[in-house]
Amino acid sequence: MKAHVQFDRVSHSYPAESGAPVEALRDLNFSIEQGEFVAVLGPSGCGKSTLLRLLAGLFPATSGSVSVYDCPVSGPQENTGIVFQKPTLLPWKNVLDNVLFPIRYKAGRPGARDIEQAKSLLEMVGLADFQKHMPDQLSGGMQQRVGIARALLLDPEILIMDEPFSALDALTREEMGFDLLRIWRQRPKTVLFITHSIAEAVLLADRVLVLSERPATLVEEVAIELPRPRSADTIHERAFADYTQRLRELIYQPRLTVVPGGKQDQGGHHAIA
Ligand SMILES: Nc1ncnc2c1ncn2[C@@H]1O[C@H](COP(=O)(O)OP(=O)(O)OP(=O)(O)O)[C@@H](O)[C@H]1O
Repeated sequence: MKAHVQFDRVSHSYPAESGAPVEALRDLNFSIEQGEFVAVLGPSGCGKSTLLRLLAGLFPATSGSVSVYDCPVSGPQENTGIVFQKPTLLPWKNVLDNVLFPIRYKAGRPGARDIEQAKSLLEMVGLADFQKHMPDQLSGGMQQRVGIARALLLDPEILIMDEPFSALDALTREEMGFDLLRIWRQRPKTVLFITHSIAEAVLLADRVLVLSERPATLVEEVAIELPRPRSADTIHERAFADYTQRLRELIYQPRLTVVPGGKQDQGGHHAIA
């Protein structure tokens, strides 16, 4: 069976205004199956968002290929929805119109079916009574729910999420994680979820890709074989603690880096929750 998403020897460098280019990703190889929930965990600034932007088709990789069902990604695609760290809602549009934005952008005027779809998504994310509210009347968590509903409007096959809950307080963040699992059950998607939180990655994902410091290479892929549906009880299971410990070790292990002249140097630690 073809992988849904395939990264094949993907490297990416950004040109620098002066000096050497910034190498963000180096030789990344991994695939994601249809309907799989994959979390990406790595130190700050290692290249996680770069990886996401390549899958979103925002720019091409310097080398290697990113493909969806064997078709190279060559630009933004309708079959991919994105949820950003900040909800990026239009402040002058109400909640319903914000959810309908992708239709307005694509086709101009939403039809009755689009409006029904947007309303049903708002119901699913718990905002049925807030359709006419303006974004500044919503809490951060509610705004992020609008962002999720908007990302699902065109019924994408792939959902890319870039640290979507990192700006929220701890309680809301946990609640949003459980809500996301419920939404994912109701509308199964292939998910690529970027996070700094080990616990969040273990709770949500089928598999966690652990990246090294920049330039990001794949340190290890860890399959999370906790039964689903997962709930607050999952967090108290022994296996949950074992997975978080394992990932912590992978992230914090001192790395050996080859330095010019053949000497070896110990890598440092990184800030990760
Ligand atoms: N447009 C750009 N031009 C030049 N360098 C960039 C650009 N975007 C990102 N970078 C650099 O590439 C590296 C990887 O950035 P990226 O945003 O992918 O990391 P990240 O892991 O998502 O970071 P964080 O965890 O802080 O969100 C960083 O050193 C960053 O400064």
